Amino acid sequence: MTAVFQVQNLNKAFGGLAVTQDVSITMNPGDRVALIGPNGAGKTTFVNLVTGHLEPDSGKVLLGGNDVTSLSPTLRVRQGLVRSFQVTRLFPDMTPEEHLALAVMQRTGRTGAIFGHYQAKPDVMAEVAELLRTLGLDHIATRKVAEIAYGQQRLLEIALALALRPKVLLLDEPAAGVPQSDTPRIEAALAGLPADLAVLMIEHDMDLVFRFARRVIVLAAGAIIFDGSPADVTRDARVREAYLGSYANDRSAA
Ligand SMILES: Nc1ncnc2c1ncn2[C@@H]1O[C@H](COP(=O)(O)OP(=O)(O)OP(=O)(O)O)[C@@H](O)[C@H]1O
Repeated sequence: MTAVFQVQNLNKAFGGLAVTQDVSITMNPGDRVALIGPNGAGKTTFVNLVTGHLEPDSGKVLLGGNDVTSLSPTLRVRQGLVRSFQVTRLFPDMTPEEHLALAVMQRTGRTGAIFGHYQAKPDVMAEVAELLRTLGLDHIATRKVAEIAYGQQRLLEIALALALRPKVLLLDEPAAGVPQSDTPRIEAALAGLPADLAVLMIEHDMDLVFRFARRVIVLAAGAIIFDGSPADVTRDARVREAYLGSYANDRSAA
């Protein structure tokens, strides 16, 4: 199988501070990977390097075997590398349905069409309905974003990313800021993501990480210190020392 996503020996330093150190990751279609690590480990920098928002000092990013290291963020999105949107980029007066219709029309090159007429386009509406269903947002499709719960706004971010038909989806802390009572909805939505999509999720909520991920990568001081199964990560001495100490002990005791 050709890897859908490869990062090869990526390096980045800010001044004298090496923030990404020889990071290599390979992902296949359908992978569910969590990237974890302490604050300041370099997770956000890594995502910015991968999406093209930052330029690496050395190393490569490949999508489906093609080197995209010198491509702009927009061209990488077109090749299937999509990062979830941020709540701060949603329009409070627009509905989830309108957001998604706009995203689908953008992807299919129909931004020239009058946006108000999207409801007349059955193919757009069918795709929007499917996305709303996948993320469990169908019941609030026509409410204004400002009126829906924060957890639902976060699900809309993921729906918007899916509207771009990614092959690789980068999720940046999908449960951050979501009340504990709503995290099952996020979990259910993540469980319903397309089976062949490769998903890399950055997340601090370890319960979510262990329910979602089939592979965990731990970053500490810019370098990968662990890449393996969720079962092994809590047993790894370096990971315990760098990050998971008390959580790992709790899990072993449970
Ligand atoms: N533009 C920049 N210029 C200088 N230093 C930076 C820059 N961006 C990040 N850093 C530094 O790089 C290191 C890694 O930061 P980064 O935000 O990537 O970590 P993180 O793992 O995402 O942390 P968190 O979990 O807190 O979001 C930190 O020491 C940070 O201060």
